[in-house]
Amino acid sequence: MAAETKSLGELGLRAQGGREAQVTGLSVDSRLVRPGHLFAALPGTKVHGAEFIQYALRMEAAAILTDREGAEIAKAELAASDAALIIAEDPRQALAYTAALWFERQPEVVVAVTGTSGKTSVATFTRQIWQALGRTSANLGTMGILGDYTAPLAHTTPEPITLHRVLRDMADAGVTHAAMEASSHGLDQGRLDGVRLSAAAFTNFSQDHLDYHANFDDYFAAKAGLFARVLPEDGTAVINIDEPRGREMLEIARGRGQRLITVGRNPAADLCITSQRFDATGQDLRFTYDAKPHLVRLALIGGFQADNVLAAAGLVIAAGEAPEAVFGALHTLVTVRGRMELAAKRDNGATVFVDYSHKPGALASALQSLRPHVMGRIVVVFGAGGDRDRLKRPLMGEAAAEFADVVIVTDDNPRSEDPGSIRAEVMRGCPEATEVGDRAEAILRGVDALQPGDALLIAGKGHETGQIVGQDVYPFDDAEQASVAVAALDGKI
Ligand SMILES: CC(=O)N[C@H]1[C@@H](OP(=O)(O)OP(=O)(O)OC[C@H]2O[C@@H](n3ccc(=O)[nH]c3=O)[C@H](O)[C@@H]2O)O[C@H](CO)[C@@H](O)[C@@H]1O[C@H](C)C(=O)N[C@@H](C)C(=O)N[C@H](CCC(=O)O)C(=O)O
Ligand SMILES: Nc1ncnc2c1ncn2[C@@H]1O[C@H](COP(=O)(O)OP(=O)(O)OP(=O)(O)O)[C@@H](O)[C@H]1O
Ligand SMILES: N[C@H](CCC[C@H](N)C(=O)O)C(=O)O
Ligand SMILES: [Mg+2]
Repeated sequence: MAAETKSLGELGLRAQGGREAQVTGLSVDSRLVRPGHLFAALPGTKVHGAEFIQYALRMEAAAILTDREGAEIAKAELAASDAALIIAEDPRQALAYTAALWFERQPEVVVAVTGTSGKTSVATFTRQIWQALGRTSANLGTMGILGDYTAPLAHTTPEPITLHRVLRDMADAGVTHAAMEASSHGLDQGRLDGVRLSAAAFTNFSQDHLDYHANFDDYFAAKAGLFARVLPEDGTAVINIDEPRGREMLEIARGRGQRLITVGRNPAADLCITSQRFDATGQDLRFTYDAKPHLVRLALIGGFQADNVLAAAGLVIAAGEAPEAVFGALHTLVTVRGRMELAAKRDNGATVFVDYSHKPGALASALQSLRPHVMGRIVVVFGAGGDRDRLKRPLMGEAAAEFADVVIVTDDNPRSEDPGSIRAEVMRGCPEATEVGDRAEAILRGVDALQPGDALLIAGKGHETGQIVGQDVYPFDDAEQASVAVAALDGKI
């Protein structure tokens, strides 16, 4: 079979001097360039991709997409080559549009969700609702692609070439409905600008990623890009209006003329949570839609899961399903892996949950939301990741001290940093805590502390299956360690 090629015109690109080229593929990394490729030389955080144009040309790239700065950096090499040169104001966005045209197909319905917490949960519940309604669907994000099509992913929101390749593969495999996570990095770098969205949701906003975004406002602006730029005017915005900055998001969506579905406990919300009753295995949720009351049983732990479920319901309704059918499917939803997941139970009835809260706001809300399900004390085991936002460490400590009864600080992917120093920074926020570096031992100690009616929350790693120390990844699974600890302490092994 002849390799597929497309002209620059077919890819929506215009080269300097009107030069044409037949492109055989796209790459963003010079090391992956093959003859005939279009190489996107993007301005980076460490280096400008234009530094690598010489290598791309040596590999016989047919076209180079870059910005003015990039064209200047590689001026000499470009002048000596007959590759087409495309200069774009925003080459990342240009690459996103190009990738969409290159791969052509996307599932019929694609929705996206952004917010500091809840993206994976909302995307997963959205997919679960679609599946319950008989749609072939998948969700795409932190845990890879799950549902009626599965594949691993290295990033929550992959760069455009990978993203559009997997969207095409999903569509070809028969997936008609997809829900994707829009990370703030992904939005900031325009990774999903070429995706045709029917609807988008905003969950909440709190501290995260200040190692990447210059400040809080920049971080918010990145998220706002989903409504200000990516979601088209005829799309629907699903917005949590309990979130203080939800109002701002609402104004942005309204300004674009998008249809709105608001979610929250605020009586003005379209999908409005009116009451929740918690017990050991889940919650009964009362909510209204268009002022009509509904009652559903959710086998989910944590009050915030109701927010996530209703955001998912909003997305599914926005994408065209009948509201009554959507509400009828909610009782079928199952816990998202590593999100307030019941991992083990002691003989004395005490429970152990694994949760992916690895930021101050998420840790606080995980602990607060566990409280009404628990009669006794809450023990928490957690740490903070190395080579990530350092500002969040003492804040996570404070959240643990405020909302748990017993606090154990341990390691969570120290990466290249000294684990003891990370723990010390966390402990600044919770000086009374016990420090146990080894995570397995910390979990064992946490489980050992459980009296009847108590619960242990093991926070930070959720679905992860490894502990990253230096360059090494050691197999480690919080849920598995919890079972092992319970079995050992209850005399089963
Ligand atoms: C911080 C960040 O987001 N970096 C992304 C960014 O790379 P960069 O600008 O830092 O790259 P750089 O090293 O300065 O290099 C500049 C350019 O030269 C190219 N290059 C580099 C070397 C070479 O030999 N040849 C070559 O062509 C690079 O591909 C790049 O395009 O642009 C690259 C191309 O689009 C991305 O692959 C890269 O994501 C990296 C891999 C990454 O780890 N990103 C993480 C932080 C991320 O995106 N995480 C979010 C969510 C996290 C969360 O919610 O917790 C995610 O969506 O996963
Ligand atoms: N709506 C919510 N409000 C507050 N906290 C939440 C909410 N949803 C989830 N959380 C907390 O955040 C953690 C991560 O949830 P989830 O994986 O759904 O979010 P995410 O936005 O995808 O996170 P990440 O950016 O790390 O991928 C959960 O384990 C839970 O503790
Ligand atoms: N996507 C996030 C996950 C962090 C999870 C936590 N376990 C850690 O390693 O800090 C990151 O890479 O920053
Ligand atoms: Mg996620």
